[in-house]
Amino acid sequence: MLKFDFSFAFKENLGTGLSKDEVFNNREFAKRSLLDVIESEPGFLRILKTDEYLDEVEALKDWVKNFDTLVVVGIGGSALGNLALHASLKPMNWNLLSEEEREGNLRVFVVDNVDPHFVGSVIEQIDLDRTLFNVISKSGTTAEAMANYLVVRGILEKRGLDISEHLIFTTDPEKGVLRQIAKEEGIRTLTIPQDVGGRFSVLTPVGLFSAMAEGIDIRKLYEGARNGVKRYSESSADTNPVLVNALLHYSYLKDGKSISVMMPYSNQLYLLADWYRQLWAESLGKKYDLDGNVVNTGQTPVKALGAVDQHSQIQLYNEGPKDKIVTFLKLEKFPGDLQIPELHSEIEALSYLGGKSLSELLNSEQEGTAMALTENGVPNLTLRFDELSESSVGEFIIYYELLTAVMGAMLNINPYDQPGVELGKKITYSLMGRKGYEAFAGKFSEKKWRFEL
Ligand SMILES: O=P(O)(O)OC[C@H]1O[C@](O)(CO)[C@@H](O)[C@@H]1O
Repeated sequence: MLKFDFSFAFKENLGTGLSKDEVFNNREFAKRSLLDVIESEPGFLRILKTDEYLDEVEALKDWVKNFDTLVVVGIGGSALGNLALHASLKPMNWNLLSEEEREGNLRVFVVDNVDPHFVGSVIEQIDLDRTLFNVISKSGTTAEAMANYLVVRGILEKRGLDISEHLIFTTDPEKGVLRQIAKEEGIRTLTIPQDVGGRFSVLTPVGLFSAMAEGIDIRKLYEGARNGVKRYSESSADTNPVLVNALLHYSYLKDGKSISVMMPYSNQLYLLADWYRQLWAESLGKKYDLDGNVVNTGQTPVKALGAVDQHSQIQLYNEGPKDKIVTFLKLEKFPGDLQIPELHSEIEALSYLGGKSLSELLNSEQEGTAMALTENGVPNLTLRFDELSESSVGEFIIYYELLTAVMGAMLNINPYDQPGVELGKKITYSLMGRKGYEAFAGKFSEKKWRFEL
C-alpha cells in the first residue's frame, strides 16, 4: 500500500501558505467531485471491472515467445505508460541482459520521437529477424507514430520479412488507418477501448502488452489498481489520500501555485513522473470550462530527480517565486543496495558516510530537502513506496488517474480531451504537404511575422 505524508503541506508547519481549515473548507466540494467521477464511470475505471484486456493480451503470450525484442512505436499516451512500467518494474540494465538472464522474456524499446539518430540507433541494436514491432496509436493519424511505422515497415519489407508476423497494431477497435490496414493484411491487433484516452490507457493493452512481453505480472498490476480503486473511492475527505491531495492541489492552484513539481528519489521512479507530466498537463490545461467560459486553467507539471536536481533546481524552489507545490516520491526498499566502505576514517568530510548505505543517504537527502522546503515555506508532500512491485505501481497509476479526474471535476473542465494539441498538428501536416491542410502554415510564412537573425 502506498503511504502519504502531508505534514509539510499546511501553514501550521510552513508558517505561510494555507491552513488545514482553509484547505478542508472545500471538503464537501471535493467529495462531490469524487462521487461524480465514480458515477460517470470513466473508461480508466471501467476497464478494471473486467479481465477482458488482460485476457486479450495473454492470448498472445505463446506467440510473443517467438521473439527476443519488442519495439513499441507510438508517442505521448501511446508510449509513456510503457516507458514508466519498464523503468519502474524491470532492472535498469534489462535490455543489456542475455536471453538466458531474461529467462526468455523480451527486451523492450520504445520509439516515440522522430529524431533520426535515436530511431536509427534503436534499429541498430536489434536483430530484425527476432523483433516484433507494436505500433500503438489510438487515432492512427499521429504523424510521429505513423512516420516511424512507415520507417519500420520499409526496413522489414526490404529484409523480406513477413509483415504480418513482425507487426502488431494497438488501436481503436473500429476506426483509423491502422485498423483498416490490419484487416486488409491480416495483421494482429490489440484494442484501445474507445472510452479510454491515450494518457489514461496504460492499463489497457497499450501498456499491458509490452509489460507482459518483458515478464511483468500484469494481473498483479491490476490487483494493485483494483485495490487502489477501493481505497481511493472512500468518501472521507480526512482519510482518503486522493481527496486530501485534490484539496491541496486545487486550493494551492487557486492561491497562485501554478507549478506542480514531482520529484522522485529513485531513478526507477523517474519515468513515472514523466507519465504523470502528460496526465496532469493535457488533462487539466484547458482554455474553456464546462460552461464555455474562457478560464485558461491548469497547473504546469515539472519533473525533477532526487538527489541529482538538488544540485540544479532546489536553489530556485527554496528561494525563487513561491509558485510551486512539490510532491516527493520515495522508495523505502531498493531492489539492491550498496554499502559505503569505511575508508578515510581520519577525514571528517568522508568518515561520516562510511558504514551507511547509498539508499540511506538518498532517503536522508529526500527528508532533508522536504524539511528545507518547509523552512522556506514551500508546501510539499511525500508519497512512499515500500518497494517497487506490480501492485504498488498499479496502485500509483490509479491514484494519479483518479486524482487528475477529481481535479478536473473541481476545476469544472473536461479532463479527457486535448483540443489545444490540434492546431500544431494541423500546421505540421501543412508543412509536410498533407492534402487539405495547405492553409494552416501559410500565414506564418509571411514576412511581417518573421524576426530572424
Ligand atoms: O495514440 P495517438 O492517437 O497516436 O495519440 C498520441 C498522443 O497524441 C495526443 O493526442 C496529443 O499529444 C495525446 O493525447 C496522445 O496520447
